Amino acid sequence: MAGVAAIVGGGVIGGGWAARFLLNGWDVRVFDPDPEAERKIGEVLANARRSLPGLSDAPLPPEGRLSFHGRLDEAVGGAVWVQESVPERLELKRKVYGEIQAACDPGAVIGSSTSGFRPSQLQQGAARPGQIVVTHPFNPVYLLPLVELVTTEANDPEVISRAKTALEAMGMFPLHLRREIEAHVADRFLEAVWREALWLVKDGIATTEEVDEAIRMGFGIRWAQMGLFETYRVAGGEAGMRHFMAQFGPALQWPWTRLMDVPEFTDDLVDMIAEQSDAQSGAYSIRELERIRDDNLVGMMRALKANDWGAGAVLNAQDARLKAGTDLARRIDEVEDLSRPILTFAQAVPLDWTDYNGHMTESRYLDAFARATDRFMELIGCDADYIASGGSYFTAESHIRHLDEALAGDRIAVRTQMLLGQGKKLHLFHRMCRGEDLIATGEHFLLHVSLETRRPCAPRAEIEANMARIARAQAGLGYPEGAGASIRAPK
Ligand SMILES: NC(=O)C1=CN([C@@H]2O[C@H](COP(=O)(O)OP(=O)(O)OC[C@H]3O[C@@H](n4cnc5c(N)ncnc54)[C@H](O)[C@@H]3O)[C@@H](O)[C@H]2O)C=CC1
Ligand SMILES: C[N+](C)(C)CC(=O)CC(=O)[O-]
Repeated sequence: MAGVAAIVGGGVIGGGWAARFLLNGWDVRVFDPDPEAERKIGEVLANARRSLPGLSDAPLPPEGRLSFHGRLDEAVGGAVWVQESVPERLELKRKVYGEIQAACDPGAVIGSSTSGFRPSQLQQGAARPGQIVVTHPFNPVYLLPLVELVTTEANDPEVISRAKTALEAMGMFPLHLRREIEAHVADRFLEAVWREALWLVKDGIATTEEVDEAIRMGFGIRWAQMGLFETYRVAGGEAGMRHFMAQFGPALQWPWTRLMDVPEFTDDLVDMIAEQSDAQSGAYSIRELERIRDDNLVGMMRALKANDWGAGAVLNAQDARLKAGTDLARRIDEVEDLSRPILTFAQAVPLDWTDYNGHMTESRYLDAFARATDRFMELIGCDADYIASGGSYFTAESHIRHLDEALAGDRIAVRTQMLLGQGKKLHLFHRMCRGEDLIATGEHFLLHVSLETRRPCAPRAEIEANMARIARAQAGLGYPEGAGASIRAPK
């Protein structure tokens, strides 16, 4: 459901939103009076391009167009979504809504990134309060799925439903709060943890680095996959949640936390924290830290995808939506033109497919070609049901040629020509392209086998028939350059 999104305020969060919309096919118009906004968003976008597209095992839609506007009305006019991410000051936000509503479409969704204001506070005094909702994202907005969607009675259910649909279509997870509250849900935890951490540093119990180790070596990883309650349920052992509460409930009354007691931000405290933070992380620039963060997040989220769990399940649901909208066929009858090499693989290069040379590592070429082969097998009828019934293909020989590099985020596609498909023999030639550029070829010889005897045997008649159909259709393609080659001795 991509359209035009206007980004009002293009700082840390507005820049992240711009990347999320753009990479999901929306045209994005930015309004931000900061003369540096274009440079900053360009840098955020470069990081997003190398990390987001490869999170998906299906191709994202083509990137939208990005434009910068010197006037707010120019940016928001005709937009179907306006995302406000100006600094966290209520009067400023209300003034900006006045300007937005004077120029935007009355049907557009106006989402606010506010970390703490309730939507009713933002709607107060607005020309059309029902148009404004809170859509509170998490940094980096282009990678993390959570968006807290906070609404009021003034919001039409149709506006809420449109907001949810648009966010989901961009791979996000809108958590619609039951009712409004300052700082929504997630930031209430973050504030408590932040307050506690400040005391620990101020009182000399731990340095900024030690606080971070206490999180990232333990419960931080645990929270990323099960959250709080499910984690504690497991921690209760076989007796579960009730036992956990009986055992650790009393500790809540003990002085384990400073809660609302906030340390005063004296110059000494600010200096101490800033100096410790410099010593801990000052060797890296912010952009370098962002890339380290993104690499780690992508690795963790792809692991969650493999388990179809938590944030990984959200990503898999988006992949399924994306795949439904692509021209990757699952059945031979769905292939648009059988006489041309068949599209068998399409996605962007994930960050964790790259290596110390800064490009897609060699084992991933085989991975991509193997997936293309799997898709081809499915097309001729060797699908999961067929394999469960005892027949499949084993690869007997492979030859990969690397012709050019692919970098993280590059969109690659594999098209497959069948060189031979007869009896138990299947000989495939895959071409991998980035756009129009041929970057690798993969040639594979497979044998149909019985999974019971583990010996070669003829496939079922329908597979033979499908292979014959492709052989007839592709007869005019000719023998591809590079096929049947071996590694030549250097001249
Ligand atoms: N930084 C964070 O971790 C998160 C921030 N938020 C929320 O996002 C909002 C923005 O925060 P950040 O991006 O961190 O701030 P920021 O300071 O990085 O960016 C704010 C941007 O707004 C621009 N701006 C100021 N007045 C403007 C106006 N009248 N019209 C258009 N643009 C204007 C500034 O030039 C600046 O580029 C806040 O409401 C904040 O609570 C939400 C989630 C996380
Ligand atoms: C610090 N913060 C309150 C602005 C944080 C957020 O609102 C969400 C986040 O990304 O942590």
